[in-house]
Amino acid sequence: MIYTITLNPSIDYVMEVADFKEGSVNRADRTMYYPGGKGINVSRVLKRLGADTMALGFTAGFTGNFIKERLIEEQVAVKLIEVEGTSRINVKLKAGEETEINGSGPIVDEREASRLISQLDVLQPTDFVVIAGSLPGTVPSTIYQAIIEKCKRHHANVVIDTGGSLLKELLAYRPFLIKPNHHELGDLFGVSIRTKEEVVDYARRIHEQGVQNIIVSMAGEGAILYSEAGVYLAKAPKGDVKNSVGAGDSLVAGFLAGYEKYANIQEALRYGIASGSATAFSNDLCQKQEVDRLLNQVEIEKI
Ligand SMILES: Nc1ncnc2c1ncn2[C@@H]1O[C@H](COP(=O)(O)OP(=O)(O)O)[C@@H](O)[C@H]1O
Ligand SMILES: O=P(O)(O)OC[C@H]1O[C@](O)(COP(=O)(O)O)[C@@H](O)[C@@H]1O
Repeated sequence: MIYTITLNPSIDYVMEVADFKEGSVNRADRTMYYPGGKGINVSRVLKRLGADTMALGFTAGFTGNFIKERLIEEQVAVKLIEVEGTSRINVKLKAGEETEINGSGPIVDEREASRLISQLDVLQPTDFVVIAGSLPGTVPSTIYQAIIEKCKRHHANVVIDTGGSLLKELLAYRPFLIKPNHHELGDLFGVSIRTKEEVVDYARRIHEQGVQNIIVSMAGEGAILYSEAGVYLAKAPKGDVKNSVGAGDSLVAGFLAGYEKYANIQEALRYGIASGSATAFSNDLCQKQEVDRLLNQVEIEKI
């Protein structure tokens, strides 16, 4: 089973505005709502790819109800804990470039945080736990440590998809997988990363700290996987890009679904890249048919 934990789910409110003018009244040409947040995206894609998944996390208020309802409609298994306040609405403005404004999120108290950690008592050594996204402002960052310690006690595999200082603090737990993009990788070292050689060099340093697999995503350039089995460059397929929100989450989902299916890191990477790109070429997250269509367009080389 692949569990995902989204402490701060969202409604992703996508607004397409052809001719956006800052400081004026703008009218959207098209608006769309999706249940979002990194772990929730991972679970939605896993379900579409036919993998067993369960979404955990906190939801609140009318926005939380929307998130739950949509997940249930999509037959994604959920055990979301209801908390006080309102789940956030993250605005994704598509006006030529993509601009994102992510909200702060509801109030989570210690009792609710402990409830979530207790849900992990069922973990088995074959399970994966994807810990993804930012924390609601009211939650201490130590909750991630507590979650990882519980996973470790049950010998479950930990996947971390978050950025900033939080990611830096969590590397010491030697997770199974992290997936920074090349900007987030640079942030870990206080540098800007511009070349693939630099990606490999900084990924190696993280691998030396004990992280088993590091996938550094590079949007349309694909991704580099640094792992015990080798270092691989996967080139992304070309296509008509409609939406890059959730592309990173789809890469994580595809990689894990592929890893469970093929038990082979290179095939898992192929499945991950096809899933990330299929999302980039869709309005919402990818569907399996598009992922399957792109699989043989992913070029992988050992470097
Ligand atoms: N413009 C694009 N063309 C093709 N594939 C893309 C594009 N943008 C993203 N992807 C796919 O999605 C994956 C993750 O994208 P990226 O933008 O790096 O992640 P994040 O959303 O975490 O920043 C890439 O490795 C690639 O497979
Ligand atoms: O928790 P954070 O870091 O604010 O990110 C939340 C946002 O990230 C997303 O999960 C998309 O993430 P990616 O584009 O990195 O895959 C959105 O659905 C959501 O609005």
